[in-house]
Amino acid sequence: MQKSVPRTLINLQNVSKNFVSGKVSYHAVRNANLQITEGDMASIRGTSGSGKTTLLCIIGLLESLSGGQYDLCDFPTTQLKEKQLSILRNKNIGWIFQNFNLINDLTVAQNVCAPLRYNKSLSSKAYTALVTDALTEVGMLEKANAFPSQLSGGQQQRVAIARAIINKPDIILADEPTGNLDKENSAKVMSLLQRLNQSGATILVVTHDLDIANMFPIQYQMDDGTLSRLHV
Ligand SMILES: Nc1ncnc2c1ncn2[C@@H]1O[C@H](COP(=O)(O)OP(=O)(O)OP(=O)(O)O)[C@@H](O)[C@H]1O
Repeated sequence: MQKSVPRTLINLQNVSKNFVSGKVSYHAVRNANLQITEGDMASIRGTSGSGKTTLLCIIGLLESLSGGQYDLCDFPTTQLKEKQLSILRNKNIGWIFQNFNLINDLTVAQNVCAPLRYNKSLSSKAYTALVTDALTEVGMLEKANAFPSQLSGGQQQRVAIARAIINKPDIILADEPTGNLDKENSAKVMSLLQRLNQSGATILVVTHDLDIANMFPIQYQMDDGTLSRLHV
């Protein structure tokens, strides 16, 4: 039987981003080319200000691009309207941030189910099952009714990962996911990401931490807005 070709989920062709402030224009991303296929696990390293977050925000549809072409899951994003972009963003992308971005006055379970709010067709039983599965996956079910302030940083990041995976998105994007964690919790988050990747998740992480970046089978470097692949 013929093996199916993995789908290209992220396809950037000559993507650039200029920030314009008055008469000054700053090229944060210069002609970036990047193809990420289903099941990839990739890191992008780079010094502070090299353009990593800007690039990740373009990929996550949080930032528009100034030039080039970006197809996400075969959708030509530059041709889509804001409403279509927000559906694509919600359905296809799970985000993990350095500072967790949990809402302090919601419980763990309420935070985790936030991405489900657009899915009106879910029964309450299915809703509860998804929250339970996501929290079980990251080992945080017993804290379902706790508030973020009652959790350690490592636990908060695991809750944020549960929120990122609850919709079963095609891609998980993480911006410095271990940036606020000690060595032990960083290792836990990395092994959780590796386990998710082994069960099929496609993961793209930006980090300035070389020890973390080196753990990925696919590695890129950002240098003053220019993206290049490292052959490891
Ligand atoms: N909204 C904005 N307006 C103007 N310039 C911006 C804006 N966002 C980012 N920049 C500039 O673009 C460049 C790249 O920023 P970016 O945040 O992508 O870098 P980074 O590699 O993620 O850095 P860090 O690791 O410090 O977060 C920086 O020089 C930054 O000042």
